Order: sequence, then structure tokens, then C-alpha cells
Amino acid sequence: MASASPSFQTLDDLASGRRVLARLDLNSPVEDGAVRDNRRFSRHAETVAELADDGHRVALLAHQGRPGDDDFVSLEGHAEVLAEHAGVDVEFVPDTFGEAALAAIDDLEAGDVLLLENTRMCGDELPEEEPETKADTEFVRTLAPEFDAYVNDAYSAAHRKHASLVGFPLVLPSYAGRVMETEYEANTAIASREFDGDVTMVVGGTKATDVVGVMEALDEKVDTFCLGGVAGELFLRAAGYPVGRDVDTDLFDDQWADNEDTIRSVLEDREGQVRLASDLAYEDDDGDRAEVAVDDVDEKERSFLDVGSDTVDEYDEVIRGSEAVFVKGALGVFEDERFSDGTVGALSAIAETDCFSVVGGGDTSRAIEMYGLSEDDFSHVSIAGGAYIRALTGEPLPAIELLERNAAGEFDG
Ligand SMILES: Nc1ncnc2c1ncn2[C@@H]1O[C@H](COP(=O)(O)OP(=O)(O)O)[C@@H](O)[C@H]1O
Ligand SMILES: O=C(OP(=O)(O)O)[C@H](O)COP(=O)(O)O
Repeated sequence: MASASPSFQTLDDLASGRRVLARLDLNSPVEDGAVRDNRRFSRHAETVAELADDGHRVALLAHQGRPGDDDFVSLEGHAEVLAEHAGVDVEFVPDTFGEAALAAIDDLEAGDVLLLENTRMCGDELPEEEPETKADTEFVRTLAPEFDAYVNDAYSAAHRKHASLVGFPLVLPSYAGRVMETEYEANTAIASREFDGDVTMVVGGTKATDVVGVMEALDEKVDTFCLGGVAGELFLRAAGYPVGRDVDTDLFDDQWADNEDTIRSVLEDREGQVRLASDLAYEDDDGDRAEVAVDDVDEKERSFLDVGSDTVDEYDEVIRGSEAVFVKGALGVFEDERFSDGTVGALSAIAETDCFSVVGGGDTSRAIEMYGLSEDDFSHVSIAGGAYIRALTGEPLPAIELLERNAAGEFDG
């Protein structure tokens, strides 16, 4: 595999004993209000341990969920999980850039690590805006003077133009953390690979908005898209099936409103490339898994939680005939064993063949260990989802561009 040469600075370029502000991506599944351990913690723990070991005073920024969602919670529990993986104490302060945060930053000594509160609890963080606007927010202007250096380790959030991701490189010397560096190298190299045989992309998960546009851009590289999850139901809706029902969620209708035109045009222009589920699974009145052919669904009365067993077989055949398979997002709610057939079926088919394979997504990659598969049976398991498929299109990721511009000396910071 050709190795990509990043043009940003890394931790190898950072002198020891500095005041360091590091951005991680600890965004993880939350169950009953508590964050679940996840590969993102163990990967970022390596960067955190290295920073502490080098005698830096370390403050960490990270986000969790989106405002209004059930998984939009405090990072207090994240500090504990991260500390276990990193083997160092991780103090937590329930504040991001107010007085309490500044006091805790001021108390840091060499080798100390402090996690600040969920960045998305600050109004300045979220609207996607230009880096210059983000650098001029109170959030960035208050925190930056407290530090000598900014480290971005959040490859999996690098497609977002949020303050904590694109603001600081304008005002502080900036470096890529170890996760940023390794994910960048792996995903960039993968993006430039060419395959003689068929290339398949398994597309599922909840973030349809992240994948629909990317599918349009990947049509030259990918021969067949196998769809499931929320994205799959929205494509079925475009094909005329009454599916994609929101019950206490805004997964379907909002994303349909945002992407209807693109979904319809992808389906129309690339009909031969897009495979949709022929059957779907749901929970029946007795709490068991039941299945129905999509042709027999006449009313939008059920929530579907997985692709059906005929679809599992159809996708299995496509995957086994492929030279390369890319996975983005789960085909069903695999966290519930009853609805894991689609996701586990696709992953098992990949693991049993010697195709080149990449599995992306903080949530989806979790299915590998949950269902006793081995990471060694996949060519690359990325902790990024949206960022990794964006990288496959060859499109730059804004947060990485900012690290590169910083390294090129474009800013005063
Ligand atoms: N039909 C569905 N309805 C609701 N959630 C689904 C459905 N299919 C898959 N999911 C959920 O999608 C999640 C993965 O989505 P996403 O965040 O897009 O992927 P990743 O984290 O892998 O990038 C899984 O946790 C799974 O429960
Ligand atoms: O989990 C993430 O993305 P992913 O689900 O595409 O891997 C990142 O933390 C970005 O989160 P966001 O999609 O709420 O901006």
C-alpha cells in the first residue's frame, strides 16, 4: 500500500513540557445515560498517555451526541473510561471555557490531564462556519491564551467545521495526535488504491445525511452499494415503499427532507449500482423477530430494525464476489442480538473471504468484537465513519486542512 505523506506537524515535532490543548473524539454509544466503552477510548488513550509522559500539562476537548438527542450527555463518565485505558488520572471539570475551567487549567502540573466539558454544550461550537469565524469565537479566544500548543487527534470528526476543530489552528501552533496521524495515513492510502475486481460498499447506520452525497461522489470507484439501516429505508422510500417510520426519533423524516432530491437522483442515475433490501425485520407483538418482504409493506405502520434474511443472503453473495468491500454504518440495530443478522452477516462474509476490507464507524466497528469476529480478518478497522468515507472521495477534511495550513506557516499562531 502506498504511504501518504502528511504535511502537518505531529507529536514528534512538539517539544516536551508545554501547555497542550488536545481535541479527541470520544463520541460513543450512551445507554441509560452512561457512556459505553468503545474503541475510540483505547485509541485516544495512547495519545493522552504519550502527552502526559512527555511532561505536558494537558487539557482535553471532546464532544458527545448532538443537542436534543438522548446521547447528548456530560463527559464526566468519559473521563473515568479514558483514565482506565490511558493508565493516568483524568480529572474532569463540568465547564468548557468559564471560570471553573480556567481555574482547573491553571492548576495543572506537568503530566496532569484534565477533561473539559462536552464542547457541544457551548453555543460557539456547533454551527458549521469558516475557520476565521470560529477562531474569533469567545470559546477559542478565551481558551487559546492558556496554551502553547493545540493537538488535534479527532480524525473521526475532521469533516466538521466546528470551533474546537478548525478554530484553534489559526491561533496556536498545531499538531496531529497519534490517532489523527495513523487514520490519515491509512485512509488516504486506501483512497488511492485501485482494484481490478468488483468494489462493494455496505452502507447503513443512522447518519444518512453523511453518506448520501458521498455515494454520489463514489460512483466511479464503487460497483455496488448494498443498503440497509436508516439510509436503506430512505432509499426504499424513494423507490415507493412506505417505510422509515419515526417513533420518538427524527432519524427518517428530517433526513428525508434534507436529502430527498439527492436520494432520488442517486437511485435514478445509478439504479444498477444500488441494491436495496428485498425484506426487512421488525419486532412482533410477542417481542420476537419477524420479517416481511418489502413488496408486502402497504402502510407505514412498523419500525424496521434490520434487513431480512433474504437480503442477508443476497448481500452475502455480492460481498463474496468482491475484491474490495467498504463498510460504513450498520445494516440494523445490531446492539440487540435479534436485529444483528444484517450487520453480522455482512461482516462475517467479509471475514471469511480474502477481499480487501475496511470497516468504519465508531458504532459499527463495535459489532466486530460484540459478535466474536476478529479485527485481524479485516484489512483496516477505522474508528471514523463519516470522515473515512469522505476521505475515500479524495475530498479534503477541513480540520486536517487547517493543521496543514498551520504547518505551512499561514497563520500567526
Ligand atoms: N433501521 C435502523 N433503525 C434505527 N437505528 C439503526 C437502524 N439500522 C442501524 N441502526 C443503528 O445505526 C448505528 C450505527 O450508525 P452510525 O452512527 O451511522 O454508524 P457509525 O457509528 O458506524 O458511523 C447502530 O448503532 C445501529 O443501532
Ligand atoms: O461519531 C462521529 O461520526 P461517525 O458516526 O460518522 O463516526 C463523530 O464524532 C462526529 O459526530 P457527528 O456526526 O455528531 O458530528
